Parts: sequence; C-alpha cells; structure tokens
Amino acid sequence: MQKGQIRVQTENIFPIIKKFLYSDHEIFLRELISNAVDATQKLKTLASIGEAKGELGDLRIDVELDAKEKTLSITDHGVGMTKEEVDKYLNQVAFSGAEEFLSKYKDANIIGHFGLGFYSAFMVSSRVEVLTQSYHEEAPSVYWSCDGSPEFELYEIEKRSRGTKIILHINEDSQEFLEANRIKGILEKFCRFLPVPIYFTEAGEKLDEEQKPINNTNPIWTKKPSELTTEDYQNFYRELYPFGETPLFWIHLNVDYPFNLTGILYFPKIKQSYEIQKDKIQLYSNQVFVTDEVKDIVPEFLMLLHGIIDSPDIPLNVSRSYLQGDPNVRKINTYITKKVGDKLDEIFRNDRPSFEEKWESLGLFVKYGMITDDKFLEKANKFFIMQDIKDNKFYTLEEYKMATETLQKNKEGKHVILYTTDPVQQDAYIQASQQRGYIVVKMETLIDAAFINNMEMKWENVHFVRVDADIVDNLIDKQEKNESVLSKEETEQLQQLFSFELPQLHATVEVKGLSPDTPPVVATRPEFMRRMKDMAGIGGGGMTAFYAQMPDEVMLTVNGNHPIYQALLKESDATKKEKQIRTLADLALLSQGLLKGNDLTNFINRNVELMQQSDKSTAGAEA
Ligand SMILES: Nc1ncnc2c1ncn2[C@@H]1O[C@H](COP(=O)(O)OP(=O)(O)OP(=O)(O)O)[C@@H](O)[C@H]1O
Repeated sequence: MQKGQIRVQTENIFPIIKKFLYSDHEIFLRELISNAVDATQKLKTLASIGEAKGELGDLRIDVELDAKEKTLSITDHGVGMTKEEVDKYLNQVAFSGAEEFLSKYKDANIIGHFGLGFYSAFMVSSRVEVLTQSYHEEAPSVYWSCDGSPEFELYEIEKRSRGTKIILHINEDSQEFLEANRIKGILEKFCRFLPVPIYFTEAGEKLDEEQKPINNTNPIWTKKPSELTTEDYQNFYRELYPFGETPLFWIHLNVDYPFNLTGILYFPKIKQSYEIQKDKIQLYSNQVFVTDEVKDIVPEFLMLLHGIIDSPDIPLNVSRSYLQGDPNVRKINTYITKKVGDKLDEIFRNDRPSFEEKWESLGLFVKYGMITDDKFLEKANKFFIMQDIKDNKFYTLEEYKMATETLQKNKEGKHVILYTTDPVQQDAYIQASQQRGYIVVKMETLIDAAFINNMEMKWENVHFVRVDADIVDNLIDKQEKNESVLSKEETEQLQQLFSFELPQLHATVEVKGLSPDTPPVVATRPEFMRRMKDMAGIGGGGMTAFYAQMPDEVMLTVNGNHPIYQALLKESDATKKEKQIRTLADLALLSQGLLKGNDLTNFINRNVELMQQSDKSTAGAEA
C-alpha cells in the first residue's frame, strides 16, 4: 500500500475551492460525469484503431444514490486508470497548478467553471474513493482514497471489470445532494444531451429492465442537415421549450474551421415586443451544458433567438470580461451574424411571400440587428421591408425610393419616408397624404423610434417624417408657396382670433393658404420634439428626461382658403364667432389626441350649446 502526501503548494486547497465556488457546488456532478464520458469516448477511439481489444460491453454510465450510506457514486466502463496513472493524474496534476487555479478563480464571474475537474468532488465530499481497472488487462485494479487533506491512500485491489467507479461520501454541508430530485435536476440540466447513456438509480430501488437513460445521446445538432426533416427540427424545438410556439424557421450551424461550432438557432414567433425573452440560447461544450447566459458569446441582437450553440472552442474557464476580447469568440460572433444574414437573404429571395408573412416577428430581429451591427446592416439593407398602410404592400428601401421618386423628394433631394405609428389615431393625416399619392408605411413597434433615428444617420439621403408632423402640403418640404385668398387684414384678424391660451400645450398659430379641401385647422406636432417625448416615454436617458417635462408642442395651421372663414369673418355676434373659432381649433386638437379633461368637456358643452342656438334660429325662422 502506498501512503503519501499530495503535493500542493498551498497547504490545503479545498477550503479555497469551496469559498470561490460557493454558489455553484452542483457542478461537481457535471465534472465527474464529463470525465466518465471522456474515458468512455477514449475507449471507443482506442477500440476503433485496434488498441483496445475484446468486447466493449454496455458502455453506460451509472449514477447511484445511497441516501442511507450518504454516498453518491459514478461508474463508467471507459479506459480506467493504472496505478501509475492514478498517481500521475489524481495526485499530481490537479495540485501542481494550485496557484494558477487560485489566480483563475479569483474572478467570480467565470463562464463555466470548466477545468475544475476531478477535485470539484471535494466541494461536496468528506471523502472520495476511486476504484479503477485500466483497459490494459494485465494492469492490476487499484483503490485510491482521500479525505480532502493532502493525504491519500493508493493500493492494489482484487481484479475488477474495466472502468472507474468514484464514490463520494457526501459531507455535512452538502446533504442536499442526497436527495434524488436534486440529483435528477442536475442531471437534467447538465447531461441532457451527453453522448453516452446515463442511468440514475437509488439504492433499494427495484431494478427496472426497461429503465431508460436520462439523456438523449444523439441530439439533432450533431447530425447532418441533409439527414433531418422539418419535423425533426420542430420536435427538437419542443424538446427544448415544451411551451413554445412553433418557430418560424431555423439555422443549422456547422463549422470546423477556423473554430469548431455546431448548433441550431431558431427564430421564435413574436407578436409583441414585450414578449421578448433574452437568454434562451443554451451554450454547450461537446454536448455538456455550460450556461444559458450567452451574453458576450452571441451578438446582442441575436440573443432574441432560441436554440443551442455547441463549441469546444469557447474558453469557459475565463471571466466574461476576458471573453469579449477572445479572438475565437469574435470570429464566432461574426460567423453567426453572417449565417443569420445569409439565411434571411435566402428566404427573402427564394420565398418573398413567406418572408413577408413572417415580417411581424422577423422585423424586430432585423431592425435590432440593423441598429446594432453594421455588418448585418449591410446585408439587411437588401431585405429590410416596410408595409404600406393602404394596401399592405411591402417595399424594400430601394423599392420605396423608386415608387416615391417623383412625389416624395424634398428640396434637398432627400427621400422622405412617411410613416404612421398609429393608423387609427392618425387616420385623417394618412388620408390626406394618400390623396396626394404619398405612400405611408407602418412603424408601429416599440423599436421603431430608435430604428428611425438610427437609419437617418446610417442611410444616405433618407429622411423619416411622421404623417402628422406637419400639414400635408409641408410634409415633403418642397418650398412651394400657397397663395391665400384672404387679404392681409383678414389674415391678421384670423391670427388674432386664434390666439387664445391653451393650457398644458405650447401652441403656435399660423394662417396659411392651403387648398380649400384641407380642413380649416390642422394640428401637427413637430417631428423632433415628438420623437424626444416618445423616447422619454420608453425610458431613454439623458436629455430625453428633460423633454418629458416639457408641455406638448403643437402647431395650429389655419387654412385661410377654407370657405368657412368667409362666413365666419362676417359674423357679427362676437361670442358666437369666438366659440366657433374655438371649436375649429378643438377639432384639430382632437384629431391629434391632444384634447383632454376639462378642455374636452368644454368642447362638448360648447357644441351642444351651438347646436341649440342654431335650432332656435331655425325654429324662429319657421315660425
Ligand atoms: N472516470 C475516469 N476514467 C479514467 N480516467 C479518469 C477518470 N476521471 C479522471 N481521469 C483521469 O484524471 C485526469 C484528471 O482529471 P480532471 O478531471 O482533474 O482533469 P481533466 O479531465 O483532464 O480536465 P478538466 O479540467 O477538463 O476536467 C483526466 O485527464 C483523466 O486522465
């Protein structure tokens, strides 16, 4: 029997491991099962090149819980270890790097706590025993045991069958790991797609002939896309997210150079932007679950996708801040972005109707991507589409520019994209625009305000104008003059009549000669101010908070050419004239949703009164 001291630089590493990984003790099981899987895969490789002889047998891994004995054991039928190997791997290797270990794990924000390996067993055990038989048949079976102090025992034992059994004597602080449900939960989380079948049993439980492994050893992302059907992809999605709706489509990732990455990304169906859940992508490393916090690994805008990424080339034992600078991670980011762009482009070109049908969900990813990622923007410029409110027709940017070339270019030669954020509320303005032959597109989602601001900076020669930002004559700023039929005196008189106080509003009045079929008063809200208020509304920081405090800005354009003023200016009853003027202004405010509370009540009362008066006068005329 060999007794000895484990060679460590730091006297006792275990309390330190415990301290650093306090919240993540459960990963010991992932580490031990990963080792068992590695040992099994190694054996298969050796057998395939003729180095391991004889029957391989059932290469399963068994996790057994004995709550009475307070043990948890993991048994594999892999390569096993000789006595020399146990000495080399379990005694020396893990401990020689104690200092390196400590410096690595000082940063608590480590991605996967990977590479902690066998010694993580001591986080939860008061003693660890190893019984192992190497695939070299002539080598004797060995026993190793250690209680977490640097002392260990190592000796030969009676011949066992090939493989390794690790017995953990669960310590006082870790009794939770003696609960079957806790263990099942951990297995479900980390081992769901491991490539070797894993079985869980409790001591005393009757052995079930039909027992099924807890894992799916052959998840579809490891297969070739050509072998898979639509149904396979949809079923796998359901396996991952049992409550999810059928995804719109998916991308099968598969590269082996210059880095190794496989996986499937799904585009989920989204109806409302507030439904978006980030952190739905799971990161795996050789089929071992690592994390579902993929920030820094996946481009920000693609965090809205669902699915799985499996890459052994993402460094997992480093801190997140380090990860951003990692060249592999940067390449992976670029690759995924490119793949997503290509896929969208492909669907757009091959099946535009289906692309348009999915735009309600897709639009969100695409716009988010265009805002945050210039490489993606380049691609997306070709398949980004906008929908005409009139006939629901979709336009790409180029198509829109072409369709509006003659009517919607302003005096600087910029293309003016007219949009609505609320087709019901802005109906009057939309109709006015459409009468001019303008194309008004929908920009109704939460992301659109930011999107518009961004694209005005990124797209050349494009200017967005909300359909109610100005009177229809001025929406496309062409600097054309409208002649007014009113005399200078009449204009001044009108200006005077409209200059009453509007509480809570900052109103500017202007008398202009518009076409006679334009309403008598049009209320508009200047684009810039309104955007700032919208941004403040969704919590934009900085100056937007200041704009939130400001009263609503409104421009009242009085159409001097409207026939109503001919009669109104001649009205001798001053009160009646005042009331009518006020009502015209209120109607305009009403169409902008700016008439509220007391003003709205006054408006109603005043109108009823006006109607009664005209009733009386007609009644009087009849009498
Ligand atoms: N179940 C096992 N069967 C055979 N060999 C094993 C087994 N478990 C551990 N070993 C040996 O012990 C070595 C050290 O294991 P440990 O888990 O500490 O590190 P590792 O697996 O090499 O790397 P990682 O840091 O990724 O876990 C392994 O490389 C392997 O050679």
